[in-house]
Amino acid sequence: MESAAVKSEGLVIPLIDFAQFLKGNPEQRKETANAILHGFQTAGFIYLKGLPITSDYRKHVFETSAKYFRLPTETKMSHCWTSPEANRGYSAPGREKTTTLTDIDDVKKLRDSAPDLKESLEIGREGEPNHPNHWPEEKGELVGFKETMLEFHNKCKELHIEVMRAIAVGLGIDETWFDGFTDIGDNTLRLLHYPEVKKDVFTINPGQVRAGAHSDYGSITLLFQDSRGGLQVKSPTGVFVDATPIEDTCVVNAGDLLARWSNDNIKSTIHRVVEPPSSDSDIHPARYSIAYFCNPNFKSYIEAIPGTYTAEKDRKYEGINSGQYLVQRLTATY
Ligand SMILES: O=C(O)CCC(=O)C(=O)O
Ligand SMILES: [Fe+2]
Repeated sequence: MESAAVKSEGLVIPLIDFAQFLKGNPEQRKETANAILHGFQTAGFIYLKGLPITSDYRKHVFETSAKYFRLPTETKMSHCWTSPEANRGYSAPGREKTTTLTDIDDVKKLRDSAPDLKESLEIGREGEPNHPNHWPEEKGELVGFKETMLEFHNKCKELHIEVMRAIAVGLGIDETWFDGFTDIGDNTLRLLHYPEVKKDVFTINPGQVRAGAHSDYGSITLLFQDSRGGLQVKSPTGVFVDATPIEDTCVVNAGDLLARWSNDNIKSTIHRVVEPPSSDSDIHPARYSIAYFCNPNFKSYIEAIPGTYTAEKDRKYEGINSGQYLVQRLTATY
């Protein structure tokens, strides 16, 4: 039931049939949960297939995203990203620099020399009274945009709940242990567009990438990519390895807060987006992806999950508030 989606340089990313967890018998559920946890403990990344998201539905969401990015720049700038606390709205190319650096001045220098070649729209939990979403006006091609994205947000929220249940089963704690951390859905749906780009952009500036090397911040990220390629994951030998797109799968990676929460039992692995494997033309076509960044409820206090340490002295980290942690991390990259 399990095979490797990626196997290179000591990095093995398993491809796991999630239907075996969602609909399987108790043994299949346990076996699948173990494979998921093992993937997060070793690679920090897994590929899931057998998801309750059909291929037609996924195509519809990607098409709706592409329509959004076709809007004129001024229109997109009218609902732009404003603050780490809100973390909602449009970011133009060059706005965010994903990086492993945390010093604000260092990030600025890097952004100026090699800005990320991407634009994005962040959609947070709808109905958060202090931070309304920044929706584009619904007219022309964009009629139905909000409904599509909110429905997708919700489906991904359910998937987050189920993946965390699988992790709980893998860890041998109560299956519902994380439910009180995932029920609010303080998650961010990020539509990403990497515009087409001339190949020589990457040769003229060897530091140029589509999205810089970074780890994600929250619990897990559900990443839906198109068929272009370019996503790479850092292997134990330090080499970036292609995480090649596989149709109808979702790449799931653990974030820094889950690594911390699990007392480093689970890994949050560095990844980036570079130019896709070579094609004949001198232009790399556009790439679209959709990342759903999951977080424990912003109000929750995050301290080592039971079973991830034996004695008190083995706890590596202080407890921390989930929402504050995220704001701290976002402040460094925008
Ligand atoms: O576009 C992708 O495939 C990856 C994006 C990503 O890693 C991120 O936005 O955190
Ligand atoms: Fe990422």
